[in-house]
Amino acid sequence: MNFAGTQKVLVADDDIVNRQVLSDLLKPEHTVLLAKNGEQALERAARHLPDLILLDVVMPDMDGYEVLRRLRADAQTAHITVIFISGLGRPEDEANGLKMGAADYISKPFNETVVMARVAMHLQMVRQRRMLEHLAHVDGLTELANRRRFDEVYEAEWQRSRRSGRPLSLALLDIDAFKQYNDHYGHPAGDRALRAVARTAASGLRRPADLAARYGGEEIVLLLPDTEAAQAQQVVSCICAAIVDLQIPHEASGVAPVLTVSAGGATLNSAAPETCSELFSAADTLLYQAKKSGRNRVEWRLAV
Ligand SMILES: Nc1nc2c(ncn2[C@@H]2O[C@H](COP(=O)(O)OP(=O)(O)OP(=O)(O)O)[C@@H](O)[C@H]2O)c(=O)[nH]1
Repeated sequence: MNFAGTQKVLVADDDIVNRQVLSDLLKPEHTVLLAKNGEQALERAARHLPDLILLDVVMPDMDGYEVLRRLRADAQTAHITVIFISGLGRPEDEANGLKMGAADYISKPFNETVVMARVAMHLQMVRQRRMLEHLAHVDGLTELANRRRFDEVYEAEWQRSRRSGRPLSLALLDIDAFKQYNDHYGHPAGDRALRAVARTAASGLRRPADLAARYGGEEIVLLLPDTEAAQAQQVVSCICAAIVDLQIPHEASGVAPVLTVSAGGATLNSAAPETCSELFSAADTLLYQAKKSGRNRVEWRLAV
């Protein structure tokens, strides 16, 4: 993941001169978006998810305080860093802005060098926060989501499925005879194979809400929200076939001359509701069955 790209700054100010001055200052280093009122600021923030918003406090119709309140109320924009930039220069105005959740407060008339320095510092903090979030959610070896991330997303998707009555499919995928692979080719080769399997699993998922995560060891979990059993089974079967197509030699496998995987999957349906862990156990049991009945296959529970 690249954290070094250009960052986006939204400037929201009703005064055209201020917008222009700030835009000219920031443009050489950042992508600048402009809004001339509160409504526009909210719309652009939701659409472009900027890294930072320079938000004027005193604007007609909707002031900066209200814009900040609405940004915080929407999960999508709640974490965007906001700096108030305001003609209200009393200490209590500044304290109030910070109390509301702004990261900083700059009084007008502003000094251009100070604005640039503060923007740079906050953007650096945004970058660092993103890196930490990435490290907390991504498995270092495979670059898939890690177990912690999976647990969060699974719980949220399970809740969503229960509320909406839409199906939720879950599959566990496990490399066959991976111990023998490591023993035969060595652990570094095992790591490379695991990365290749992970990449293939991730690229076999097409929808933005689908998730592939490393559940542990050589086990990958696939989450397919809003996907019926037959459709999910097909996606997972395609992934397993694509892994065989990698043609990674596995001379020590009793299953095939190349690396294979087994998978077990199940779908939550509203007719027979299950808990998160029941659905997971169902997929796990089917993975066990796939292993027992010869490996290199997908077992799916078509009906509860
Ligand atoms: N190279 C490598 N190996 C790993 C990693 N995580 C787990 N493994 C290995 O995966 C192997 C899993 O072994 P088992 O649970 O016996 O399963 P298996 O040999 O694949 O046999 P079946 O699953 O029954 O087909 C162990 O030897 C682990 O050391 C990893 O990150 N890198």
